[in-house]
Amino acid sequence: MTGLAVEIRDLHVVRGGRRAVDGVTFTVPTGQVTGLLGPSGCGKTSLMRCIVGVQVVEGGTVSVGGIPAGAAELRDRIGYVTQAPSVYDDLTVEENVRFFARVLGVPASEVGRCIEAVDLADHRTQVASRLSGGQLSRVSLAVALLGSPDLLVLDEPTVGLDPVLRRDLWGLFHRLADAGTTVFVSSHVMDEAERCDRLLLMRQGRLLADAAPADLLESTGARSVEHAFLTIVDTVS
Ligand SMILES: Nc1ncnc2c1ncn2[C@@H]1O[C@H](COP(=O)(O)OP(=O)(O)OP(=O)(O)O)[C@@H](O)[C@H]1O
Repeated sequence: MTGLAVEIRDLHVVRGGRRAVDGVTFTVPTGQVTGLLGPSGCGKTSLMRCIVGVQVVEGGTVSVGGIPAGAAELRDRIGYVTQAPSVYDDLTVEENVRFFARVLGVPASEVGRCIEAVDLADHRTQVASRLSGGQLSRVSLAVALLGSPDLLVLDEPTVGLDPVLRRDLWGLFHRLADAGTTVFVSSHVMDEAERCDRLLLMRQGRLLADAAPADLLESTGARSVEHAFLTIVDTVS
């Protein structure tokens, strides 16, 4: 794994007549877990869609590993997990992952590793329609891990998970980052922020902060990232 850095310059996205992303500039380094945090509707998904190249961009540039986002050569180097799990209801966990492995041309020997990585080995033979929401999103994550992508873009992967699973998944994100993968994770839960190496705080389509969690706390004098967020909002408004 080599990791793919993301570079975004003055990005503008309009969705449904609204400025979903409003002049955002930042980079996502390789080998780290970068968190994109902000309230519901602030533009996180729109921004992630730009990185994977499925969003019409109004202005600005997005490059991944120095290549314009959306280029065909990036396709099998990026794993993307959306908020809506893309899983076949009538197939088991293993059948789902096996199916996508075939589609992606990934060896079948990878299937078990990816299922284990998301802690679903005990549910391997369970039909997807009988899985919980959190389990379903982990099947999508297992699919995204197939082929060991250099960049993982994960849109709120821990929604609905219990604290133990959340902790385990964050552990997995860090192990992947340590192995060189660029991990870009969104969340609207501020207490997850402290688990990131680096934080991007977003509100109403704009970037409010780009810093390591400890630096953010120090510069705002806040006790938690949630307080830091509120402090910054009060300062800019
Ligand atoms: N399919 C769509 N059509 C039109 N407008 C949309 C669409 N999806 C999102 N928007 C608008 O774009 C803006 C940003 O939404 P986006 O989904 O990027 O936010 P988000 O931070 O990911 O929210 P959440 O945490 O709730 O998923 C919102 O104002 C939303 O109303």
